[in-house]
Amino acid sequence: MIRPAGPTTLRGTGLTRTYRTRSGEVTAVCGVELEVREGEALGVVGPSGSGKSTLLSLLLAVERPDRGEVLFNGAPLTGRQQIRRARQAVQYIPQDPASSLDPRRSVERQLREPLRRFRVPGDHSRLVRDALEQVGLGTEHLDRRAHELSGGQAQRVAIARALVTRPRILLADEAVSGLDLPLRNQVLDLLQDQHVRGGLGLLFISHDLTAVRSLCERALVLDHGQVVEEGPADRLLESPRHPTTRQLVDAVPRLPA
Ligand SMILES: Nc1ncnc2c1ncn2[C@@H]1O[C@H](COP(=O)(O)OP(=O)(O)OP(=O)(O)O)[C@@H](O)[C@H]1O
Repeated sequence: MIRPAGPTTLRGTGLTRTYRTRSGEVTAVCGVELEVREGEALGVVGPSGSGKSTLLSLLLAVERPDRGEVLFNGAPLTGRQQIRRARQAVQYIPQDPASSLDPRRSVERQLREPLRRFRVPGDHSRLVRDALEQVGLGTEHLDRRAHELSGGQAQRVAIARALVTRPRILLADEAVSGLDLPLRNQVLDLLQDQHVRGGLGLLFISHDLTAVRSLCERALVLDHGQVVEEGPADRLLESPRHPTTRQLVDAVPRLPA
């Protein structure tokens, strides 16, 4: 990959996306401004239906905005070549990553696939082994198929698949929701390690404000497609200003004293 002179950036400006439904129109995302940079971690929180997944689809160029644009390293994210370049540098961990694995294919084949698709130069066997090691799995897992992995191992393989092309920015959609506490903490530690030691940029989408705080320096709160509050993640959790942020904070489970 030809590296840009500065840090890799992904920016959304004035992003708006409206869906037509049988009962009318739904503006899922409305005028959203955000930027994710290599080395920085940005959290996006919001209640169900607030537009988080739609925002992600726009940033990944899976969907096109009705208004506004996505800029990858300052250039509009349109056209096949630019999208291909962005997809290698900006990878994605889907909601429920474990079930996104192909049950018929070995771990090795699943990790090689993005390398082939994005025509990543270099020794693919080595890149695959490195990615597995980054998520704390040994080469004995290479021949296994998804059904031969534990839930936690499958989750790690899905994250390794996102890391194998050596992205500079990772977009994670509810990557720890639905996980039991030890596994949730393991995945958060893994992402934090990639962020802090590897300088990976993160866009971490979650309704779990404590997870956001543990990973992200900054966060923004979405409600009905709009950014209603943004700032340092600590500040949002400790002194929320907008009623939606307050509701999200009140929903954080508290440990008994
Ligand atoms: N393809 C679509 N067609 C019609 N409406 C849609 C479509 N995708 C999303 N929406 C609507 O847009 C709004 C935002 O949805 P979105 O999935 O982006 O929210 P979300 O914050 O990710 O929700 P959740 O946390 O429940 O996953 C919702 O009202 C949803 O019903």
